[in-house]
Amino acid sequence: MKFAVVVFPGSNCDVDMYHAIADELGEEVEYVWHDEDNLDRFDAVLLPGGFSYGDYLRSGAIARFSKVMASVKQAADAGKPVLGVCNGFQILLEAGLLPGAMRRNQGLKFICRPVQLVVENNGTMFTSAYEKGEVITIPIAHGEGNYYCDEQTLERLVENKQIVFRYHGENPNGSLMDIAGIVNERGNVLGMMPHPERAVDALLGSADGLKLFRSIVNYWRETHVVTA
Ligand SMILES: NC(=O)CC[C@H](N)C(=O)O
Repeated sequence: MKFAVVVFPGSNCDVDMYHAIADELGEEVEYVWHDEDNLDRFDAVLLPGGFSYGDYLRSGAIARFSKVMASVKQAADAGKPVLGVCNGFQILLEAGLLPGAMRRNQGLKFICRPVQLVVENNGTMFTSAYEKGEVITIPIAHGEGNYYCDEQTLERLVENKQIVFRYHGENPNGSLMDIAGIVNERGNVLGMMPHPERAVDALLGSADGLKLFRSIVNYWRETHVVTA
């Protein structure tokens, strides 16, 4: 299985994402610069965290106009797994690939520390390796993680089980319904504020993020690898 890690000017979690896939998962991965116009050779697309275009205007507001985003949309439309972490999530929201918007953290401070999450939906291609209701530890590092959407959108998110991760115990940023990560209706585009790529080895304080990447690979093998 081959992953793309999209790099924008200002991305800063691209190397961690690459490391998670290449060294911890042992799958193929390639960096893709933001002006790339074809992602057909990849089976999954990863949008890493960072400060794309310096977070000018709003986080992700400029990156969503990058040339590569047309191909990210194509990959999403083709049903390929598309994962946006932190700034990647913000870009997916700005691009309209996920519903809702991100506001500044309630306390107006950048917060960088491990948090606990509950796996609300383990029926997605990103979360099948988790138990439903499993509490996991994954670090956050953001200034704009206060997820917001209108009431109708929230109802739809709940009805369709699109809320995948919620903060557990304490909500660090004031997000609606403690939302930490959501999928699109089809279930192949996941955006999340916490950083699973920073939790792939016990030495980092947690290996809970690894199951997310394993889930993607398991999904891909189940749907693409024919065994005799
Ligand atoms: N780690 C990140 O991706 C940070 C995202 C964005 N720059 C913010 O502060 O909200």
